[in-house]
Amino acid sequence: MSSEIAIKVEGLGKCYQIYDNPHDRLKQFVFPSLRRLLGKPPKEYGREFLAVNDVSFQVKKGEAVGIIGRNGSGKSTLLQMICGTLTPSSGSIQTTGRVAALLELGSGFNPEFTGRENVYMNASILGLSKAEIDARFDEIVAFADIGNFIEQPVKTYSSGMYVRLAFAVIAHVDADILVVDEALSVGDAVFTQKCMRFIRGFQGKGTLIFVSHDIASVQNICKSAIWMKNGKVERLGTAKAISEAYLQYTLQEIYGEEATLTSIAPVAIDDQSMPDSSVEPVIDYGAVASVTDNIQAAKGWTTAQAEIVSVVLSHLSAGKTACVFEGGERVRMSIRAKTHIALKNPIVGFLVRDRLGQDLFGENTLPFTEYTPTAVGAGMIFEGVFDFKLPMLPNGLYAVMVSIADGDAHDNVQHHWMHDALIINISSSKIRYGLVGIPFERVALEVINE
Ligand SMILES: Nc1ncnc2c1ncn2[C@@H]1O[C@H](COP(=O)(O)OP(=O)(O)OP(=O)(O)O)[C@@H](O)[C@H]1O
Repeated sequence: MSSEIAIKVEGLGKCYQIYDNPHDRLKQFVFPSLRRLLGKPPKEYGREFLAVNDVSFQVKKGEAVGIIGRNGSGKSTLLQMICGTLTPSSGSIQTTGRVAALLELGSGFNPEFTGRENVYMNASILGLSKAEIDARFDEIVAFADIGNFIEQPVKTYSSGMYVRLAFAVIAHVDADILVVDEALSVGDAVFTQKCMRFIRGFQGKGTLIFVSHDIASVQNICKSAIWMKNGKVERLGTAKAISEAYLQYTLQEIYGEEATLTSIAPVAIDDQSMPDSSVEPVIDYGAVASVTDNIQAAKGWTTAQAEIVSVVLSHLSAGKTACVFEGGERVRMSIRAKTHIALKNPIVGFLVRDRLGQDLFGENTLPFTEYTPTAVGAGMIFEGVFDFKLPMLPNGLYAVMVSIADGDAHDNVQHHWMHDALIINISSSKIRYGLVGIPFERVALEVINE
């Protein structure tokens, strides 16, 4: 394996024997020996089920890869094989360095042992000597922040406390590869922030496999992603592209019976075409935002029952150049759509996303029309209008996602969804902190006499 590669998975499979009822399981346990004694040929009472089926991929050192997929798609099984806690039925896995994993609740710790005993047991399984664990124990306990519970058996822990301790251990074992499953979601906000800070720090040094149902987190943390479906790799690519494809798939699953979603137009912008905003020099105070209409090339999907026909960002103050903005000024987003069927309660919305696909800001008309729906007949044009102050954004490329739907907050059908109807290109921005800048009215350093 090349020295650049941290994980290499080839033709990996995990096959389980499953039974239609408990009796068959019992028969499978008892009868084979009986049949052997009686000289009869063996008989199978269950059937084989491939939880992971012929999976191959490579992860480069230092890369962060997200794994997404629906319940039962094989994500945890795959992770357990990568971590070595489950033996593959076929294929191979090669990893370089120390692999530490935060897998689903219940794995890893012995429930009868105290937190302290589990820390020692776990860290030594991960390769730390007793002296190394002694030296790090206080830091681990401080990170977990579970107080005196460290001396209690972990079976008395809440799920949040369990994960705090498990994460504290893997954060202190100098892992080269970190595998983090959905488990983080049970931690409270303070702890999740702590873990995310650790993960971001780790990213520069080690390789990360991150499994989550939260697409935004995957896009936020990972550069690339793997979409698992029915035990197989459905797609792999950039986190942004995979998240969008997965989102379309899940929406199709939700609306499947009501609408056939059709993909529209090829990819318009990709990560390669998006400059890394963090390396752009900050030249002066004022940002220049140029907006490009990307409707013809936008990707997304449609039921073909209603379609977006135009998306325009315009100035509300006179005398400004049509498609150049600075941030902070009053603007209007107008999204016009045409129906091919009657819509009872059309909803128009937009969302501005950065190059990593992170949602920055947006709005939809539902909160304003929910109690006074405006029905639109077939063949008519309607428009969503949003007046607001344009936030100030750091340098980089942004995509404006627009959508039209029909229904209410609980029951609605998405009719047309465009990931990148407008592309906003920001240059020479002074904004350096955070995802979205705000127009500060005053910044000063003052000496206060006591
Ligand atoms: N020990 C087992 N015996 C039989 N089938 C199993 C076993 N463990 C897992 N499976 C099956 O393998 C499939 C994949 O399970 P896995 O837990 O890997 O999915 P997952 O993608 O992690 O799901 P989730 O998002 O719900 O955690 C499921 O259909 C599950 O029922």
